[in-house]
Amino acid sequence: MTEPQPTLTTMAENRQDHASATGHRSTVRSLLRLRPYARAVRRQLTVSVTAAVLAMMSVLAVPVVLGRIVDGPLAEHDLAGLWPLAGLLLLLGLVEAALFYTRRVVLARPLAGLETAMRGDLFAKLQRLPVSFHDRWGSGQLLSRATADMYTMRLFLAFPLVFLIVNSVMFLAGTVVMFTQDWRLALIVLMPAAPLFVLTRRFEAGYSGASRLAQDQNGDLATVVEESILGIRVLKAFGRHRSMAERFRAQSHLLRRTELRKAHLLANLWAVIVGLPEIALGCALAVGAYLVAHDELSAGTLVAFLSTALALRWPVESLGWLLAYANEAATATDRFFEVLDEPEPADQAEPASPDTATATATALGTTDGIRFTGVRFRYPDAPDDTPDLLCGIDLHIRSGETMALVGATGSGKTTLTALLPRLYEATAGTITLDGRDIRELPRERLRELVAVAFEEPTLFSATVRENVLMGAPGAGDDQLLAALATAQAGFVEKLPAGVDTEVGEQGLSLSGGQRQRLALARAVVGDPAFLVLDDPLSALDVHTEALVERALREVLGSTTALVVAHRPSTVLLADRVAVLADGRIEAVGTHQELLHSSAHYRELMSGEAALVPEGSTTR
Ligand SMILES: Nc1ncnc2c1ncn2[C@@H]1O[C@H](COP(=O)(O)OP(=O)(O)OP(=O)(O)O)[C@@H](O)[C@H]1O
Repeated sequence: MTEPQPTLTTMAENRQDHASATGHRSTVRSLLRLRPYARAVRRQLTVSVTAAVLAMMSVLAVPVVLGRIVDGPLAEHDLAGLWPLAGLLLLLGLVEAALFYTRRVVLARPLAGLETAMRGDLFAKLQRLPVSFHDRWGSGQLLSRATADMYTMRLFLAFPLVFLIVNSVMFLAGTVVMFTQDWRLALIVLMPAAPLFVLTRRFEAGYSGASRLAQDQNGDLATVVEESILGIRVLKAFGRHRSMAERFRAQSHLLRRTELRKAHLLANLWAVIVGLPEIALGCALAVGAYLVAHDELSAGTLVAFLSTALALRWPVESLGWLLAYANEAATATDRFFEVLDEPEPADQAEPASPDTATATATALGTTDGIRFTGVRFRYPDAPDDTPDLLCGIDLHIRSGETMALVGATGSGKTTLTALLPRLYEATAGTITLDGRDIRELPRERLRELVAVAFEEPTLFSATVRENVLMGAPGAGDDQLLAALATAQAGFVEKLPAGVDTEVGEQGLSLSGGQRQRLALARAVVGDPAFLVLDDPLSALDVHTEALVERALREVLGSTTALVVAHRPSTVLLADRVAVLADGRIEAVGTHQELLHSSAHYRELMSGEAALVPEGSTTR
């Protein structure tokens, strides 16, 4: 059977190209970045390493005692002299077991706490990063960083780190012991050290690339799984589950190929790491036997020497997986800090110019409404040869006024509304709320002032109450019920536990119109000073839409609102209408005025605009 050859070009491979172009990373330097976190468990790490070193000492003491037994009681047939030495061997075994237990138990709890702290930092960072960051990163990539990578880092601190230290100490101590026993045999046993050193350096270079690729591919695979679960209805409805399964298979095949490459590299290293010392040990045994036969070495010393050399097999053989694990952990650390190092947008920017500062200062406390002045915007990932999406928006929404925003599909209406709560930063120009530049307001305060209901209503796995009160955490039941009434969300009363009903993952158990009404209730519950509604009634039937409109009119009477509208019924909620075309506000006026003065507006309202290509205008 021929293996499928996936044609999928993954983000992981692209990133890998980038990684190799920027040079080989240092495992040690990457791991050292864990220092601030490891500092919290420094004491327990020290105890754990000390326990492991003492356990190792007791292991190395065994051959010495064995040598004594062979050269002493056994050679002299002195049974009485044997018992104390046998008792000492038993004691050494017990001490080793106790120290082994101490090493494990002392680290378990603090490391679990450390993992929780790291995951907490990552989550908090993800919350602070701007929407543009989340546009760029696949959710599976972030998910794998918060789960698999965290686990890898914790495990590294628990075992490989401890053993890298302990095994190095054990190797050095064992080498000293072997030299004291017989320097000639010690030199023979140590002969493979130089080739092993060169080989492990090479291995590290190859393995770190493969390990990075595998972890990134894991993230991409998580994205495919997540998308296919979230989009299961669409996939089933269009009978696309097979093609999704094919995508999953191709992605997991890529991961499998990378994992096999890692296993292959590790197997090669292992073969040499195990093989070379075995050959050296065989040589030492032959030379040792020759020396004993020629009375140049006692049999006891040879037994002690060989036992010491055998005790050192584990530290040497474990080198392969310790290096592999250190590499995985370094990759996980790189991936973790890639997110943590992402620059966060400054909370409060300086006023754009001294003039703005003065205007802001004098305008504080006024009721100027919302003002866009020369606002420009382009998405960071937009192709270079495309013009700005918004190229000089000038719009004034008076205090207490409701302004409808209309425009052809893709003209940038949603994007313009997203600038108000600073989900994206305008690339030029200023936006003011009651005369105050939004960049001067702390984001938290800005988002208290500006409430938003998106076209695609997102609900969280929580109760109706929790979902709605996200819009005003301190609000009480009266406000909750009033907001539900405004949004005509009477269906909530019929839910099994009323407002305390869990609405399931992303509110999937509710209909589109029901979700939209809860999202609307969330937007109005805090009685916000400024309201942004992105086509808030699109999923409602005509009857419910009329009821919501009537109730909304009351809410909109006391706030300054920008409402993205596609239908005349939504436009009629507004005092005035702004027409967005070619990245500018083409016309502003009442519905009636625009029907007379703007052919483009007439087309948009009559539905003819649907026939007009995106981005173009017909006047
Ligand atoms: N995150 C993004 N990154 C890059 N381009 C984007 C992003 N979001 C939207 N766009 C592009 O910006 C343009 C305007 O999108 P926007 O959603 O603002 O239009 P709209 O007027 O609200 O459309 P509609 O009426 O269909 O909702 C579209 O061409 C879209 O492809």
